[in-house]
Amino acid sequence: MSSFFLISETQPWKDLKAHVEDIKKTHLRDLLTDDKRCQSMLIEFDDILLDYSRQQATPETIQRLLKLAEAASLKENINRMYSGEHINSTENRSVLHVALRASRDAVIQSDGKNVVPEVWKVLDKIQEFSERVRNGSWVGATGKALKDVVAIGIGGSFLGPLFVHTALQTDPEAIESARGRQLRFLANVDPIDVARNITGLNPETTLVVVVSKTFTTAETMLNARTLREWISSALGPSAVAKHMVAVSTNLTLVEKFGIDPNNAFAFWDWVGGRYSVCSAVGVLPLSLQYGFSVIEKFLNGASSIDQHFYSQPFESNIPVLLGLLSIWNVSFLGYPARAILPYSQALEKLAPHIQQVSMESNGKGVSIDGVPLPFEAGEIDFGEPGTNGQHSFYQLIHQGRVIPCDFIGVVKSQQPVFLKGEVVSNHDELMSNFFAQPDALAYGKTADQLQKENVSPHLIPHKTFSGNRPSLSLLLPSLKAYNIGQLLAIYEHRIAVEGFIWGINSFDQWGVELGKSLATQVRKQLNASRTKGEPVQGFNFSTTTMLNRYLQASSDIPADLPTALPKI
Ligand SMILES: O=P(O)(O)OC[C@H]1O[C@](O)(CO)[C@@H](O)[C@@H]1O
Repeated sequence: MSSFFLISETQPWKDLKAHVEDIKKTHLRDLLTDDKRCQSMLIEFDDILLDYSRQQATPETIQRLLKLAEAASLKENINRMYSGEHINSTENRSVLHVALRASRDAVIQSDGKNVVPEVWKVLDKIQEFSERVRNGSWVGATGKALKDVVAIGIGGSFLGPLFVHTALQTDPEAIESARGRQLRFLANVDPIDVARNITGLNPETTLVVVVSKTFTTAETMLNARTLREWISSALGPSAVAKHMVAVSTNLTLVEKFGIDPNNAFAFWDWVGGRYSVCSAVGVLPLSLQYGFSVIEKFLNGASSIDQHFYSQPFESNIPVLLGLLSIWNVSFLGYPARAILPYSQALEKLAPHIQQVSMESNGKGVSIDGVPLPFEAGEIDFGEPGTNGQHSFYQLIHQGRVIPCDFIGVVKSQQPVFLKGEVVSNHDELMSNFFAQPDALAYGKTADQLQKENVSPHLIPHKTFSGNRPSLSLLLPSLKAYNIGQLLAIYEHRIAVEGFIWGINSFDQWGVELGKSLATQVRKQLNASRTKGEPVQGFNFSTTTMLNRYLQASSDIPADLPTALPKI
């Protein structure tokens, strides 16, 4: 035993390793004949139904996973998170995104202080400000109402809000409250993203929200300076005060940038970037677009799952079970990826958001104590809405690699369509696929079945499906703001569970730093070469060659060009 705790050295981990062989002997097709087993794998909470009977698992597997949770002190870790302990030890911070959606009277402590009143102070400020903008009492520099919003931010300051916005865009209540308004997101430092986002917008009627936890992120700050230029070149520098606001933990830098601190919306160190959608990061732009009352419902949905996660026994705790099953798939069955497959176009940005939440949180190589992990942590997340994915990468999922799938379905469509004379409604058509795919993956199709169908012998190997491919299904009652909040929190907590079991710090992201600092070196070189003709130096042969090619091929662009903004 090493002096540091490693979950892989515990008896429950070894017992699960030993259990793999038993499970591999059993095909899902057989497991699915046991109704009692299947019944025990159905969990219902707050109108959400989880069915994990198509996992390569038996009740015995679940018992062993629960023992693993005990060995990893999962309950204690959840309690430590909710009680504001500095579980993000490498940054010496609490992890309290649950406080962002707690009710006004809740008490959640960080460093001996109840943070809930501060949270509500900012929420109240957002409500007040967004109402003034929406009802036209806050106007732009030329006296016009601000009907369009561009939110500038990247990573956690972008993906979560984009996910929620995309999901709400087709919800009838949200549509009604967003009438006449637009919300756009500028994330990439690529000037093409600037062009796309300002096209068709008038600075006179646009509000820019700069969203950055640190207010130092290179991409966001350059984009913020670009849109500041867009506003001031059209309306004069004083217009910035009326047309730019900020969301940040760093209010000093906000002020330095030229944004009135009264128009800054704070959040706190104890909110990780990728867990910040329920802070002003998401709540401000989304309230500007949809009104605070809609977004409050989204927060309530997340809060409902927070309470479930905190208090429900693990056997019927949705995020805990999902996290444990992921551990089973990744660390024991050896399936490193997970496909997120929502059968709802409104959820098209769920997978990109969860990609960051999961891969930035759990893509780690050392334990929380800094000990190299003797197993791989993290999982590779990707996904697309069904049925689009079916016509793209499902081939690999059915007959190539085994990729555990999350199927997410919705009972009531946001936008139902019924056509007279069609066998089913359009949503039923979509959902037919949602119900069919998990069984296709689980059962497969045998050579025997194909022979009985008189398939030519040479095609039988090509048409055979091995089956035994795990998935789980989550059925949501509808896709209102509340349900979107529930879904978000389920994934956030599931990912935390995985990190707690693997014994890693899911709340830091040192892996993004190296690339950032090398980019700084390149930026300096590009400037020195373009402005002073300095030769490329200090890079390896490959980078030097590429940089020289880039500089030579673009040498017709003078270094001291006047300010130019996109023209499309
Ligand atoms: O909100 P900020 O400070 O601009 O950071 C943006 C993103 O950059 C990262 O630090 C690294 O990609 C993310 O964790 C974060 O969400």
